[in-house]
Amino acid sequence: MNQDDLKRQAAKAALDYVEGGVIGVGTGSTVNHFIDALATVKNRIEGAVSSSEASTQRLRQHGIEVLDLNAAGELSLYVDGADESNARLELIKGGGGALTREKIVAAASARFVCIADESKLVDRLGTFPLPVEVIPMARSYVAREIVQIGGTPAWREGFVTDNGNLILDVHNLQIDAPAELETRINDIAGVVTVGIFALRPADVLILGSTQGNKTLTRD
Ligand SMILES: O=C(CO)[C@H](O)[C@H](O)COP(=O)(O)O
Repeated sequence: MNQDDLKRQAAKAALDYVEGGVIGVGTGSTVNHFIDALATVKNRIEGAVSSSEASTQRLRQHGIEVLDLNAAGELSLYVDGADESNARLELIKGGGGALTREKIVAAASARFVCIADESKLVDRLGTFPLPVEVIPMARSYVAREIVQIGGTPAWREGFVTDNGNLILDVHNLQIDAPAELETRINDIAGVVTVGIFALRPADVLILGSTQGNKTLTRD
């Protein structure tokens, strides 16, 4: 089984958490497998709130109604992938650049089920470069502030988020206190969202492995 097979295996298992109503849907290759699986049970749900233009397009291609979050109220479930997770289900997200909408939809959901292949589970967050969405005019200022806290920011040149902003990918951070760093980076003027999901971590992590899926829950 290759990595994509493991992502598909984890994505299919997330269907067990789909109980009806409107659900939140994240972004990325693992979520694409989830959307494809969701299409087979689409009569079970009333529709989806999407975290990106790409996921919206895929949901609609499957005939799944996409609703505005403002019209949906609290969501019972959010399903999304991750770039890294620790054992506390604190995450790094944003490899696909959709972190801001992902964080909003996760915050608006009662339960967050994260789906990934087993390579995403790490002892300490930070090997994956940490994405930070920034307002374009603040790019250099935010980069200087991030250097002050020990990171090495790299501008994701040529990439514009669905919100019209830029991404800095921050290398060389050893993230020992994810929630504190999330707050600290979010507090820099010009930062829209940092890709640490520790203040609102996942509730369930389904990891596709060659021995089957492993499921972790937050204590
Ligand atoms: O945060 C994300 C997008 O912004 C994705 O969830 C993350 O990058 C994982 O992607 P994939 O499922 O393709 O490995």
